[in-house]
Amino acid sequence: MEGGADGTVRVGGLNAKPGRGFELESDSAVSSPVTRQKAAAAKQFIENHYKNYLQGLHERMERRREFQRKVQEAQLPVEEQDEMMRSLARRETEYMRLQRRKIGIDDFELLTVIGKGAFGEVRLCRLRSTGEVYAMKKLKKTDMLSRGQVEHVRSERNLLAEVDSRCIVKLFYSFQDSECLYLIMEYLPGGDIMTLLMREDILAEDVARFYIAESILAIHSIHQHNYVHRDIKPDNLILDKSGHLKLSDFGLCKPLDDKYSSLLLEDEEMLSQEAESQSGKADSDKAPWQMPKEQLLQWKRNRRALAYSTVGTLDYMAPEVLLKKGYGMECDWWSLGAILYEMLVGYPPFCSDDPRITCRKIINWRVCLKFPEEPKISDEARDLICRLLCDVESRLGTRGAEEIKTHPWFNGTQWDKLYEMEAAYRPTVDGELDTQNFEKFPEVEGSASETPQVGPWRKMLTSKDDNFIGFTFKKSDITRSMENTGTDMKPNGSGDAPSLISLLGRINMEEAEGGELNQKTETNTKNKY
Ligand SMILES: Nc1ncnc2c1ncn2[C@@H]1O[C@H](COP(=O)(O)OP(=O)(O)OP(=O)(O)O)[C@@H](O)[C@H]1O
Repeated sequence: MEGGADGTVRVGGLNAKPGRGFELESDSAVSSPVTRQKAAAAKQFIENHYKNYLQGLHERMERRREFQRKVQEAQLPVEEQDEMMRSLARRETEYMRLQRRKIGIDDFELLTVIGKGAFGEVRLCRLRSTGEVYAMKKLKKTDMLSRGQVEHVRSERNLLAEVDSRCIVKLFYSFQDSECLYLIMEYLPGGDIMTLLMREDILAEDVARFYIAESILAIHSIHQHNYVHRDIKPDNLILDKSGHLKLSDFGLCKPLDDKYSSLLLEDEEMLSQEAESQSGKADSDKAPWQMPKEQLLQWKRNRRALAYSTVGTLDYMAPEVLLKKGYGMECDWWSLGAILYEMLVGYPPFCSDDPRITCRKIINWRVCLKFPEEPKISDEARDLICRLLCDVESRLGTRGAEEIKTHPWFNGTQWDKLYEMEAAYRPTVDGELDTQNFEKFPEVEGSASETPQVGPWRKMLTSKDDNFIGFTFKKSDITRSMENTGTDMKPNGSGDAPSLISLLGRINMEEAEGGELNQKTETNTKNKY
């Protein structure tokens, strides 16, 4: 460590200036990209550490003051008041101890598999220390590396850690061992919209409006953080226990799979010509309901398998994404248009049992987007679909989400109250471990107890891990603001003392692991590398 005349303190590749946090030295002074990455992660870590430390201190003092006030208001005997204050102090200490502890796969009991995706599985799990239930997404590092997904996984982790929105699935922890990356998210037991659509076939317009409206809020919230999802599809729209929708799976949105890329490349010239002449091939401009029944059934059968495969479905991808023409946030609004169509018609607008034909249809959307006689859909719904499934320049949403929200199909939608309202449909959920709204997956022998092959994960930093520097994250959302806990303190008909005791109990529970977040909860994040 060296000191400078301007008060700068140098540690490795970092400069700390009084009052300005750490800054990285110029690129030339820091040799390799890996070193720069490590230095950037160290900078982030140190800054977060001190930010969290000061915030934690402030919160603890606030909590103490508020608690003291309430204890005094309750007019309990002095000894009891003292004992309660001591109890709070003990729990604060215990909480801080838990916060310092690093978390890893061994801290979780692995339960039912609830989802499979292109890169790994999602399963229910329970944090051993608290019994809290979460969804754990496990991703194989080798798959990520071999398929060039490192940036994508990083952006998923960053987005989840950064965006604290009720429309986005919450991330509590992320960590890694030598083989896998793990995202520990809130468990949404209502199932995904793909499963709902497979069960229901079509939705009433009011029901579809509810899901589409909540999806708009979710997509808008990630756009506000400058993220493009690019792979919005019914599988990524998941319902919580009250039936409200949250968006998941960020950044892992696959780029066109190599297989499809080559298919597209083979046909690229032809595709462009087709797009220009606006005439599809005879077999590729058939609308879903014009396809032979067997072909449609085949599509349905493939749909779920496709969701679990490394290939994924193209049905909801915007033409500019498929053509790799350069795309922006508008591509997510196209996907939403395709989902709305599927909700009302029963199939995505360009579906086919052959992915090449799906590609063609999407690129030739001008001739291929058609509406059946049955089921009937309202003129407003049809208009909205057409204004989402169209050229970027004329697509609603290109100039902001407000354009979509003010479309006549949404007349009467109370955008500000959506998440407080009763949901369009309340899923059946019997208990916190209930997985009835998910597909059943056969348990692969030994996978539930799979543990890292070598040594404790925390100590390992193999050369491969350089690729995943900065992945580890812990959300410490301890402090529901006293405003919230204060509601518990109000006389509840059974006297004040029990409420005080329940507050103590609550602090204990919440602090043990950083209980459920809500909008008012102050959060802070800790990055470790
Ligand atoms: N937090 C969660 N709560 C409940 N279920 C979830 C959660 N996250 C994911 N799932 C389930 O797991 C499925 C697969 O998850 P996800 O799409 O994130 O995986 P993936 O490997 O990224 O898939 P892909 O990239 O192919 O879309 C989802 O469709 C959903 O059914």
